Amino acid sequence: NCELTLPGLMSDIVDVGISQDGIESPVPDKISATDLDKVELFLTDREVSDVEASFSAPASDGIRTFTGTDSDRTSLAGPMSEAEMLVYQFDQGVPVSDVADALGSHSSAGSSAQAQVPTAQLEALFGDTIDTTDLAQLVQAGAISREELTDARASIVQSLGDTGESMVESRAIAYVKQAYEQAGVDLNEVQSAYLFRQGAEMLAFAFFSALCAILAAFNASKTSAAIARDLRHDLYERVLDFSPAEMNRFSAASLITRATNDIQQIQMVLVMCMRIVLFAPCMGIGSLIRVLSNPVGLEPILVVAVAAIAIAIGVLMGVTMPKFRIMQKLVDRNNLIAREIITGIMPIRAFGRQAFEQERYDEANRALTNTYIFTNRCMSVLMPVMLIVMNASTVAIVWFGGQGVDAGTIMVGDLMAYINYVMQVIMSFMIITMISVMLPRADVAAERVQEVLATSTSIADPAPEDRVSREDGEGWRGVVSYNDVTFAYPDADVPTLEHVSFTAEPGKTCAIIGSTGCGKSSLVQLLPRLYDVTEGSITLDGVDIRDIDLEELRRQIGYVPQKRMLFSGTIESNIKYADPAMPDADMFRAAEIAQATEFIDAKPDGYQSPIAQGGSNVSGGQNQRLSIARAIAPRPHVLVFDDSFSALDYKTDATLRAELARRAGDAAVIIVAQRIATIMHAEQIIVLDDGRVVGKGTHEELLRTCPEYLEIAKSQLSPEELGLAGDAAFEGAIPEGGER
Ligand SMILES: Nc1ncnc2c1ncn2[C@@H]1O[C@H](COP(=O)(O)OP(=O)(O)OP(=O)(O)O)[C@@H](O)[C@H]1O
Repeated sequence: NCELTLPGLMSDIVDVGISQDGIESPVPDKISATDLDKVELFLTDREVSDVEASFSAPASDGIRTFTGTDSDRTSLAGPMSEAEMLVYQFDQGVPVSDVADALGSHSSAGSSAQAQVPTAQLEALFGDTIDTTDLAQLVQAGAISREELTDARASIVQSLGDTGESMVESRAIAYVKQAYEQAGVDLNEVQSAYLFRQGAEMLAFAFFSALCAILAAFNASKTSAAIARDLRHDLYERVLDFSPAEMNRFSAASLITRATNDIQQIQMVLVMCMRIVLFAPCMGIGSLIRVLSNPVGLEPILVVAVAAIAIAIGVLMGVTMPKFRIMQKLVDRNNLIAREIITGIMPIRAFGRQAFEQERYDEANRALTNTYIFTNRCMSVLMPVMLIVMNASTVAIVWFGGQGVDAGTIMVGDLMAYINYVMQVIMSFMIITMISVMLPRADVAAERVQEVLATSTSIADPAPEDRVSREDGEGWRGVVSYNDVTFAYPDADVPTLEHVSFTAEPGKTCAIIGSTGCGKSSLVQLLPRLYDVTEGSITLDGVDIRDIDLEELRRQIGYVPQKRMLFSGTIESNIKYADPAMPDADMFRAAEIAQATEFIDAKPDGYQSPIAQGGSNVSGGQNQRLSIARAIAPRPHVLVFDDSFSALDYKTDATLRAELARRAGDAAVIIVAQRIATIMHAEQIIVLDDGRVVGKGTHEELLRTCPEYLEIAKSQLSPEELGLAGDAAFEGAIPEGGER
């Protein structure tokens, strides 16, 4: 409302402050008694008594002061301005014939014939023209009655037609100016006082509206930032629950784009909405009401301008909307390729594929850039079109409005205010439509974020009624049983594992071996429920793992994944990852079992040595040992090592396993390995081939019963090492001399 008031105030400053020398009302504050008497000549008896009641008695210098209220001033303004116009006119002298006509035209409408004053008689008395003093004499002499004069006033005003109001006002003000001079009022002071008052009011409104704008901006930024923060929080909360299936579905790059770029789009549009979209319609409607409430006959210009903008924006939206929709997908692709190149920088260099990768990224980058450039070019066309429409409307308003000013139907200040209001209407319309061009992109972003938020993980906690908890009661022992487990990856046509059954017992080691890609990792991933079995079941101490609370289940399992992953922090924070509050003794014990103490102690900061993101500042073997220590530290009942000894030398591998057997003896240990030497002493070895169990038993048993195992064994160890030297049944069956 402040903003909308400003053009009105500016119009007042021009019309009243400058054109009318700051004289606001035709009812003067001070007037000489003589001048007021002249005005009263043209007032009805009632109006005269109202005027008399509102002005003080003449002072010693003959000046009368307005003592009435604001409402008196308002009710007197109409009749007094008409009377003042006539006095002003008569003060200049009016041709006798005109006076006779005015009085005559009126008397024919019903007054007494005797009251008519012949022109000749008047000319004889006053010459060619009559002024106010002459008129007063005529009234005093009874030649003209006051009633005739007031009736004449009405018919004169009526005859002025459309231009009447502004003409009456300007003449009345001119008269009041004269009267002020007569009364000795300093006109400069009146004008300055008015200008200062209006100026101060304008300043106050401008200041208040600036304050509101600042507050609105502050509030909008704060609210939208808070909404974005909450969205990011919810998104990450959701993603942390995701199983690998959901992670694969979205891809890490896309999830990062969704959490950053997409949410940023939403935040940006929210700020716009709160600051502009809500504000623009109010301004637009407010300005429209002011334009329509003070029609000056220029409204068709507004209609044409708005229609032109609507057409321009309609065309633009049609062209850019589809591009905005694909923009986010291109951002995703860009991030995906960039991420792949950055994480794979080593092999890229090693294979000298920089040029190829550069080209691959450039291609994605070009596609995104071209879309940006296209949409931005389209949007940049909008601005000049808007400016042309706005300027053309201004020219049209000034052109046609100027004619109105010339004809006296429009005041200059009003025209200026009108231009301002029309600009506001056009601007509001423009802003709303421009925002609506941005909305599709934010809409796509919101959809993408919503897609993540609406995706619930396929690995869910059991229903409360099915839940089995033993942590606080008898405790878990760690007997793991796979019962006829079949598993297929989501969207895969054939199962990766089929009918797998075995049991791993506490205090014993169960090893899983098989060729590459036979499903070993898939098998152990089912235990901490990274995926759920497709058929069959896995039990822990006889309880289906799907009936155990996920957190409780995972607390019982120390899992060392095949893909090494340390977190940025220190060695201590990584080993204590499961429970930062665990005693140091547990950390030392875990590090000792994992054969990590030697290299940790060699570091100047020991356990406080920093670990870079992903463990990139430690060697592969050190990384693996820390990952093993991390799994052992919370003393789980089941330990799962997925190919976790591959980066260790034979000696460390053997010591580690011996230590594990000695000090973590009560846990069930499941080891996935490629090396026979790592697992040959296990109590039970499961041989997998193409997702099926093809052998189960000890090393010795399998050598005799399982050709697949024998093949792997012979490919890695010599018959002597395998204890088969001289065993005719095996010699020659399979080529000798496995590599180590
Ligand atoms: N996320 C996945 N989605 C679909 N198929 C997968 C997925 N991960 C693995 N596979 C497929 O499942 C099969 C078994 O993979 P798995 O990683 O379990 O083998 P592995 O025996 O552990 O191999 P390696 O010894 O080389 O680690 C492979 O053929 C692989 O292509």
